[in-house]
Amino acid sequence: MSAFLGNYAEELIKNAKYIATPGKGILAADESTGTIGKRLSSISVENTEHNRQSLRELLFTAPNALPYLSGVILFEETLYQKTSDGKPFVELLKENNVIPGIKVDKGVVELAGTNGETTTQGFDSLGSRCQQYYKAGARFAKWRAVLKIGPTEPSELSIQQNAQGLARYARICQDWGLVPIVEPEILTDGNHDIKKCAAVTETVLAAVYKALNDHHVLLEGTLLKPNMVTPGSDSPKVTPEVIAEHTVLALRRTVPPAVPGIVFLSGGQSEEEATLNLNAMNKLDSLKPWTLSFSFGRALQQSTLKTWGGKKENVGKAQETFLLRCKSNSEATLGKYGGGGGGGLASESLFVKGYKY
Ligand SMILES: O=P(O)(O)OC[C@H]1O[C@](O)(COP(=O)(O)O)[C@@H](O)[C@@H]1O
Repeated sequence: MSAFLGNYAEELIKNAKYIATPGKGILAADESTGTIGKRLSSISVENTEHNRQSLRELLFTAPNALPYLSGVILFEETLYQKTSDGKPFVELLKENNVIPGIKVDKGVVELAGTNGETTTQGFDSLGSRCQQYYKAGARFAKWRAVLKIGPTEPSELSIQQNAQGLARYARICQDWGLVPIVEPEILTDGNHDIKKCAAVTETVLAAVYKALNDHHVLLEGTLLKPNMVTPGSDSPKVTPEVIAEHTVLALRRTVPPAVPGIVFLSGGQSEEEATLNLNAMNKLDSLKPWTLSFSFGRALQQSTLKTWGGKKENVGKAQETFLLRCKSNSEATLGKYGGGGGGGLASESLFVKGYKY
């Protein structure tokens, strides 16, 4: 291990452990300018810096919501933004014991020679960007690798390239004091059954943890952000209990107990589905050596976004909607969600076939 990691090891372990506090989770508000543009256009709001700031301010100032969060992932622009009263978002989050995080990847590109598989960009000046983000107050980072299930996918090439990329990113972050969230997302597109998703998830995670070891990553100072194990989007649905069993089994077989927390992505599930699935996992009577929590983007924000609709007069109502999602997911991290947070908008599917972020 390099000398640098020695400097940060304790801090990395402390921050990763804090983010994985049971009862708390992560708000993924790190949509890149293109992705947030799609979300805003769904409510007929223009993709301007002012409107992006307004949405993020609505989320970060929602009364009573922050105690349910241990971290918020920001996009670079948001890391330097302020509330309309002039308080830096980073300060606001820190005062409320929420750790600011930063997306450091630069999106995916096609892996040439494959059938539409991808690899993630963002290594150029990654070390110096991490230093700047640390100075600006970020203490964790996120990098998303994307894999797909198909007749011959994920290919060995894509599994290896994405695992190596995640591990190299993770080690660079740790050298500069940022806890890396390792996100190998396997998309739900397809007509495969849950067993296929379980098998692919195991293979991908096994490759990721081998690569993390090869790159000398301190696992205690990392978090994993995986997909839940579900049937493909064109297959019949199964219950949260079945999803929970398959997901926890795949994780037990591949994720070392040294990892403090596993924070799921929502991947196009409806808000209510994502919460019920997380709750079922935490209710499962099985040894789970890590905290199982959330790092949802769409499944925390969708009904809030619709309730807001870009109108000042709807901010209060939208913040109440956001609070309900945060509280429901907090309960789900403890296996104590009783349902009922799923009326109307929260049950709408957010899945978009062939979704490009
Ligand atoms: O393409 P982008 O802008 O990086 O966004 C990808 C999004 O996917 C996530 O990793 C997971 O989001 P979901 O929970 O909506 O699936 C978010 O953190 C992020 O905003």
